[in-house]
Amino acid sequence: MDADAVDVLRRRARALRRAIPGRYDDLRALARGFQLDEVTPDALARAMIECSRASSDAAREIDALARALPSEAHRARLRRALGGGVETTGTTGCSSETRRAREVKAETLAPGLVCLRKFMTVERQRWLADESFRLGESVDVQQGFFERSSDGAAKLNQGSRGRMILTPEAFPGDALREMCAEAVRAAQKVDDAMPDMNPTTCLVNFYKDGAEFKWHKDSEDPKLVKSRAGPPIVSFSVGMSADFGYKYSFEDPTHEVVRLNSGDVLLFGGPSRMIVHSVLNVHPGSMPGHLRGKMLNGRLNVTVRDIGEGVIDTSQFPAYRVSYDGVPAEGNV
Ligand SMILES: O=C(O)CCC(=O)C(=O)O
Ligand SMILES: [Fe+2]
Repeated sequence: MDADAVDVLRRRARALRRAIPGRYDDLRALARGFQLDEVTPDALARAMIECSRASSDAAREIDALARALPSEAHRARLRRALGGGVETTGTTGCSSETRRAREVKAETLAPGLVCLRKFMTVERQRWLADESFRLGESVDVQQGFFERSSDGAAKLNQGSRGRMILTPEAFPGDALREMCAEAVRAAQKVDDAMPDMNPTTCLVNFYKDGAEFKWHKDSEDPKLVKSRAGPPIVSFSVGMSADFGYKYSFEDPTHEVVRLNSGDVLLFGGPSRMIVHSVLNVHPGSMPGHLRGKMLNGRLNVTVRDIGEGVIDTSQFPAYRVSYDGVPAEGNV
């Protein structure tokens, strides 16, 4: 490396130290460890994303750090974990999307089953990603996406998927409740069969590309299993696109598929509350530019639920176990 290049690196390192004074040493140690293959790309990416939230200067310097790693193989692994670089623009100011009217399209797929296309603005998608990863990215919080494997490395708590079970209050302010209420209102405009709901619970899933979710019903409340009037599950998707399969009985050999893209909201309630559903695949390469470097490369799904009088057994986390009147419900996944 020539003297000028070394000088540039030194200046950038100083700028990074100024931008994240409290975290610089940690981040540098992780970046070193990553280059020695002692730290996973996800662990470094998580720390970079967290530090880049500090300011646009921090985001710019961290992006430069990612590009400056000497080995192309390491740069490529880190890019994959980040879904691209760390975004340096758009952390402040108004995106073009908030200036122009958004085109939200409501698709009624069946009575009680509605997909609201591009319902979430870019800002809301980033907010949901930020808050979900703030809650879920540390390995050492019990209710996060990650757990430690026997060798001490972080891994998603459900294999290629990580899950958190939260209440809507875990998200700051009333934003999630408001988004939910707005989504229900929008769905009710196009579908008379869509009931009201009162958010009590959120299940947050993070999928790496290629991850799946097996066929299941969200059947926590035994009273609803036979009813055709249950409050909707309101499901927010952010990040990579996925194919969501659904059908009305486990025995049906055929199924329908709806592609869920970043910003879409799917509601299933009333006659469709008990659909049998599955995440069939998460499409590699479909990470939208506005989320690159804002969350780990993958797909985030937040289902907001109304589980009525159900009580969640938090000691079973990350398994989702709900009881009604002291009796554990069947078929929770
Ligand atoms: O990720 C999705 O779109 C669906 C998640 C789901 O089915 C669940 O959390 O029960
Ligand atoms: Fe589900």
